[in-house]
Amino acid sequence: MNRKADWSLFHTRLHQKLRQDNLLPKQANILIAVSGGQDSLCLSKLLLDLQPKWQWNIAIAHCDHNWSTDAGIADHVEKIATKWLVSFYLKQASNLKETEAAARKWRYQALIEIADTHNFNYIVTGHTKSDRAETFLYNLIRGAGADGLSSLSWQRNLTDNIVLVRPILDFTRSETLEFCQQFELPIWVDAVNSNLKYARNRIRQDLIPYLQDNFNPQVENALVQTVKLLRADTQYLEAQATNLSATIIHSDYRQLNRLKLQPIPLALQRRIIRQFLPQVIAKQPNFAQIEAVRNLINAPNKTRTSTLAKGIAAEVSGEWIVFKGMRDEG
Ligand SMILES: Nc1ncnc2c1ncn2[C@@H]1O[C@H](COP(=O)(O)OP(=O)(O)OP(=O)(O)O)[C@@H](O)[C@H]1O
Repeated sequence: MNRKADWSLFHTRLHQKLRQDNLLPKQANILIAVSGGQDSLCLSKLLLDLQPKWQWNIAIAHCDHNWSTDAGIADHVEKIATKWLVSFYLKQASNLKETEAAARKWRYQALIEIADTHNFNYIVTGHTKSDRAETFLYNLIRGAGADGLSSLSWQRNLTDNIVLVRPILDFTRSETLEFCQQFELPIWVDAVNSNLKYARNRIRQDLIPYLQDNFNPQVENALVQTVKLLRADTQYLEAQATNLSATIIHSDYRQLNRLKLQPIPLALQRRIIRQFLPQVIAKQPNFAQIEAVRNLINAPNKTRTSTLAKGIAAEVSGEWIVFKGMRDEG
């Protein structure tokens, strides 16, 4: 690959974004997750062209689900990496369930394993503004709260040592396509992406174009603007909830103080309960579980709910909501 390639407007935009937010520091060890599609190819070329300026150590990783629809992709990505003189790492799944959620979970595990083994501190993906808008709609339809709606951030920690970064989160999918065409990048057209059995694909191919045609041609930008507004609000509320939790959660982590919960706003009550419940039920609580506990805040003494999880109950005892049946209860 011609590493001295001229920068386009896309290169300059990304360079400025990275400089402004320090997303990928100079000399960082970066593993690019490449699916073979237009977004991750666009991302790879951009980062490789910017590499001399930033002195990064870059490699490419591909995760092969080993589904029949994936045949040929891994070879295709490997050939591109070889042509670009970039190290290539491959993980292959065996008997992976054919669902989006299972695939995503496995991919992140696989990428972390590669990064751990070869000392990469940064895993980067080609998520775009279009993904952000689609994720927003997907979560909205499923009834997510503000936190779920504002997911897909610029970066988040995957482990203590590995950060996930999404450097092209403000490029739209039409821009990544334009970039790939301009630089003649060999995009792999994944059959799975056009399978309307998957909700995400229906959102991408049916719902967003419908909204663009009938409501707002800039709907992706509008949705992402909402994501940004919600994100700032949720970060503030979450921090407030964490501060208040310290006085509401008993030091034995089995009781919540009702008297202190009563006067605070509903939004914070729900957040405090949501932050607390994973310690009781060992997983993220759903809306019904949070509400079951919240209903105890003003309930008569001895009121009890057993709907939290098998064998786990919460009961009002004076000023406390007491949780019973937890595994390591002494
Ligand atoms: N098979 C793969 N191998 C390596 N990287 C991949 C693979 N599939 C996806 N990725 C990475 O993830 C990015 C997003 O891909 P895609 O939108 O298909 O996944 P997703 O499941 O919606 O993502 P997310 O994990 O956040 O929900 C791609 O741009 C690429 O960087």
